[in-house]
Amino acid sequence: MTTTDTGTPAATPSPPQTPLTVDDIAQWAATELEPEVWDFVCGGAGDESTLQLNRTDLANIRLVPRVLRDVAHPSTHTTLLGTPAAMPVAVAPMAYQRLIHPHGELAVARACKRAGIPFTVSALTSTPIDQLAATGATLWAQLYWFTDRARVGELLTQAEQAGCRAVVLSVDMPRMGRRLRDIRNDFTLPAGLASGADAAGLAAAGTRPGSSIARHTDTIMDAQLNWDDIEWLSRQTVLPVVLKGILDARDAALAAEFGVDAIVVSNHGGRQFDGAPSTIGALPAVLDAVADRCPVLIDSGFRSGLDILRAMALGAGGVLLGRPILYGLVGGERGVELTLSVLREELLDAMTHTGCADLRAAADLASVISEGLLPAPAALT
Ligand SMILES: Cc1cc2nc3c(=O)[nH]c(=O)nc-3n(C[C@H](O)[C@H](O)[C@H](O)COP(=O)(O)O)c2cc1C
Ligand SMILES: CC(C)CC(=O)C(=O)O
Repeated sequence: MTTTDTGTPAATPSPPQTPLTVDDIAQWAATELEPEVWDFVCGGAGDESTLQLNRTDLANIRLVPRVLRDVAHPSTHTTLLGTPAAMPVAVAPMAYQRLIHPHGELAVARACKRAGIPFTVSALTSTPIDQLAATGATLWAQLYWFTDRARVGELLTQAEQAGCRAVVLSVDMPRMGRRLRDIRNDFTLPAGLASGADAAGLAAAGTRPGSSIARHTDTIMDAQLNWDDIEWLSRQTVLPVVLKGILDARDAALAAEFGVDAIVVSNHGGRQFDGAPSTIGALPAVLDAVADRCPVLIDSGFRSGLDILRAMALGAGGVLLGRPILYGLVGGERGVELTLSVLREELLDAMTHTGCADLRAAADLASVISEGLLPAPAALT
């Protein structure tokens, strides 16, 4: 790891051979990162059953190819929260990206700008949002419901001043998930990633066994967050409000009734509640409940262009990418570009073979859960 580096390109590693898949990039990242940083990034909560289920449920979805549909020039372009995007993907909010590479969020934002996709800036970014805005990337700003409400207000002001196109409130962090790897590793963030009160809090939390990042996180999150606060938030900002971390169809229906501008079906990549369903499993009921009242995005477990097409076929409006971006980030901006180009190539391949000249056609694909070769449930066709 090169966290003390001042940012010269020479410090940025290159993959041993050209990676063909996100899994190849992940293997490379595993060799480059310190073991406890790797564990923090790739790990999940509890026995990691939700983390694994995200993957197996995606892999179990078959897409039935359509033929004779002129796929000579497939287009992956779409619109995400009202902004044109070159692919139906955005980068998910992820904290403290300078943990992975000295250029951190800046490298990711630049890669997003080049790839033409939005970047969601974490409420716990290790790079100030105005610096990220200077890259020209489309930015969405993520919020956590901090007990220090003034900080939420500051984040909103900064987001608006930085030209962000949306605020994404993550609603699945009443406390940090029990991430056993971090607890066993006595995981502590290196100094210099956080600023202000956060830096002080992290330093104070870092002196005892267990996960100091979890200890600190639990002191700053307000578990009293409820629907009244969503109304407050909508009144505080002119930006579209997105709720991230919805899994239950009833919550999705409530979100639509409250007039939120989009939801993200997410289990936080299996990092919060181990025991939650996979997001791809939760998606059909959520879509039914929302009934087109707002876009429904999804994340957690997406590792290939085929996975992205699976979500689009089931009716998602787009996919947020988490860990694949951080795996690429070990190689700085170029590494993130590599991840995005692998995913784009795979998406084009999957679209071509399934007869999708564009993403509207993807929504018409028949999807089948392959296990046991049962007929597709009505909700999935
Ligand atoms: C290292 C790491 C840090 C994360 N930090 C945040 C965060 O600050 N805010 C947030 O809402 N979600 C955070 N997430 C969750 C992601 O936004 C996203 O929901 C999840 O990573 C998607 O799953 P995937 O990694 O399998 O793609 C983080 C995830 C990782 C791996
Ligand atoms: C520091 C954490 C709160 C960031 C996060 O959301 C995560 O690690 O999943």
